[in-house]
Amino acid sequence: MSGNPAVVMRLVASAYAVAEKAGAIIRRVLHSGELGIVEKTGANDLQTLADRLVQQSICASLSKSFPKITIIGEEDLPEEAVKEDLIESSQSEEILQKSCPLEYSALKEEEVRHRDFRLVVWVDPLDGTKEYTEGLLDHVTVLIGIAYGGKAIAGVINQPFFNYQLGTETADMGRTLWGMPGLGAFGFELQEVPDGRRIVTTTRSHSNKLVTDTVDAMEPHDVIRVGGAGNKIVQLVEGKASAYVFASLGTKKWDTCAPEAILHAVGGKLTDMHGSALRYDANVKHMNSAGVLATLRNHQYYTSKVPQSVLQALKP
Ligand SMILES: Nc1ncnc2c1ncn2[C@@H]1O[C@H](COP(=O)(O)O)[C@@H](O)[C@H]1OP(=O)(O)O
Ligand SMILES: [Mg+2]
Ligand SMILES: [Mg+2]
Ligand SMILES: [Mg+2]
Repeated sequence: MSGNPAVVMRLVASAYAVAEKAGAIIRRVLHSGELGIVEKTGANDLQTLADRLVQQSICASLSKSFPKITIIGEEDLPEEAVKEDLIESSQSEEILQKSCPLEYSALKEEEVRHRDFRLVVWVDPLDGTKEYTEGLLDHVTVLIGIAYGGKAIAGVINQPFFNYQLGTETADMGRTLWGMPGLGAFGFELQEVPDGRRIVTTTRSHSNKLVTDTVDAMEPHDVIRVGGAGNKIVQLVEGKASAYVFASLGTKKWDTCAPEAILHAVGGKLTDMHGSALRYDANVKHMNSAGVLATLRNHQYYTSKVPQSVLQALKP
């Protein structure tokens, strides 16, 4: 299979390699002590030097290898030449060796038949920026989601500070998870919350009354408040939480594309609060205005508990 891998597998293999580089950049900026924090819309909407460098690294690296692909990143950056040392050209050999799910094996870099049918890469260079600036390092992820025909078809998540409590910078610091519905999910061990227990994970820095009312309506046995959309999906697939509930606008397509692909790859589900699928076409509105509801199992239970008032307040 490695002789001539499908475009989408080469793209995922490149995304994996550049996500690992991204993790190294995020650690390096932290250790430099100069975070270069800028407020975007307010104190809970920040950008750091790491967000900027990583977005440059991911977007420039992928567009160098795949010049025709549409890449959409979170940060608005001035057009400028990207330093050579930010470019990653390698690909994950392990991913190149995998067989591409049949339905995606003929995808081209640029689909000419119909402009809605093209590959789109959604990039969140640093998810959990607020937490990064506060030293809550294990909340931070790098998210690279790949969409086709409006659906999330592959996702890569790097956790730059996985295992950081172990101490010094070692080869064990950080890890990368990836997945593709129809192929599987890799880089972690799938675990589930014990049957019958409802553990809800939700925002710690972007809460409001709709968010807390909805969490309460789920009748959880326990509630976890952590930063990052990527981080919360990792909790779902590692048996730390049963549902990610965020009944508010605030997350955008780059926050959910990669997480959704990995969650779907293991049989989970990510929708808005109405239970409707999110779309990831290149021209879609960025904001997830109707919130995010993600589960590994029993999605129906959680959608059925969303209060009517919340459904009315959150329109797609
Ligand atoms: N009100 C908001 N303003 C800006 N970003 C938000 C907002 N709400 C959510 N996000 C983004 O969605 C992620 C998940 O939300 P939360 O951490 O509150 O659960 C955040 O880490 C942030 O991504 P980012 O850190 O990439 O800007
Ligand atoms: Mg942000
Ligand atoms: Mg984000
Ligand atoms: Mg971000």
